[in-house]
Amino acid sequence: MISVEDALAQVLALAPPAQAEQVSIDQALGRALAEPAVSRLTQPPFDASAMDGYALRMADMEQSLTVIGEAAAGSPWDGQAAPLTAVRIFTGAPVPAGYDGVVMQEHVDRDGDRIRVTARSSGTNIRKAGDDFHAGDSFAPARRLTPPDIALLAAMNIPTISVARRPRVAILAGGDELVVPGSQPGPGQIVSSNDLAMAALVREAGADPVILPIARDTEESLCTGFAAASGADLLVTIGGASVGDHDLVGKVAADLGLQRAFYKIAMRPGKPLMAGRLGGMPMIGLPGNPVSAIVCGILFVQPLIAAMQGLRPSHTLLKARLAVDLPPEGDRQHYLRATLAENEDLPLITPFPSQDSARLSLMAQADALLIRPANDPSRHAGDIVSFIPLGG
Ligand SMILES: Nc1nc2c(c(=O)[nH]1)N[C@H]1C(S)=C(S)[C@@H](COP(=O)(O)OP(=O)(O)OC[C@H]3O[C@@H](n4cnc5c(N)ncnc54)[C@H](O)[C@@H]3O)O[C@H]1N2
Ligand code: MOO
Repeated sequence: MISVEDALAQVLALAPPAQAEQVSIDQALGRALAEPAVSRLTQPPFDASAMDGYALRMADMEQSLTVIGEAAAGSPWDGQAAPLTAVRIFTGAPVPAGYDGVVMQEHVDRDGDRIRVTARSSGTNIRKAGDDFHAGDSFAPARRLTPPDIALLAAMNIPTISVARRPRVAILAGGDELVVPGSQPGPGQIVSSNDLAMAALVREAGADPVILPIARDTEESLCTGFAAASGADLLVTIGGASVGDHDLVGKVAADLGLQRAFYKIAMRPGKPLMAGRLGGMPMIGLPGNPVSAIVCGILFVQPLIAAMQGLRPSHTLLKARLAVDLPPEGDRQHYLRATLAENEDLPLITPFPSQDSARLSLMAQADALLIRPANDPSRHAGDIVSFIPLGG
């Protein structure tokens, strides 16, 4: 058994370089930039008023002033500034040259074309040209693009960008007991949920899942499933990873030429995880227990998909205070399903009393995966522990 850390490093080493494609920015949400975007213009392009009010010379603030023009967003005033004058101005309008301040209209008394400032604002209420960004500035967030990123790209006048192609991920669940959701399970059968869970995790990570037909517990059926994955960028199998007579994924993959990176890790749940490269395509073999599959999906499949898009794969690790005492850990790093509650300083974390890796209902209720290192000694209520937040 290798450590979770080593296993993750080996999984990430399987990532092929990202391939770039051009997309329009209205299609760019959640994509990873393949190269920095370079601003085509400066923002604001001119000194702009931040308020509806009057542009004036700050030195004239105490005087009675004559309003000699009007500037609105999109309609600059192109007259000449002079002492003891002001220009009616609206938010977003260019501040005419020669004026160095804007007073908001609530702080001005106006009588005909005469105004007097009644209250000083702090600051000038002018947004200087280039305050936000300059032409030539490059933008390269090391994460998937967010709605504000799309806005920034639009403001930089970049209509199309180069992004990493979304990896296509083939998902192959296997087991004689499995039927698809919506069908009636016969004796000894259950509904397959792992492939759907994995497809959702894959999509969440920015890739396109392809759920293959469920394989049966025969070498032939698994071979057919593996063949159907050809052309994908990544194959994720689920189930059949353990040591039972019907756990054939490792054997079939080896027969097909899997260059195995590892099999079995010191992790709970998820011990029978395997990974390697099959004819140039990375493959991850997940254990079949539903919670094990999901936890391994979060810890290994999603980071691999990030790496395949050229992103730095990292989980958010946060701190919490234990709500209960916990016994010593065994020789595997344990990811306990837990709930979080608000608390004075750090959140309070409570692992479910049952950590059975078949209990999807608890996995779905969990707010966090509480991490306990292998061979962690007893912990007590109030101790500080690390966790990975889930959902939301
Ligand atoms: N003798 C040993 N037995 C087991 C060991 C071990 O070390 N020695 N490890 C256990 C652990 S830990 C895990 S995890 C499981 C992993 O087994 P497999 O990867 O071979 O998974 P299966 O046997 O195919 O299935 C396990 C369990 O999960 C259910 N399952 C499978 N696929 C799906 C699916 N697509 N949707 C919903 N549920 C699924 C399946 O019905 C089984 O109940 O092995 C332990 N055994
Ligand atoms: O690893 Mo198994 O995943 O402990 O249930």
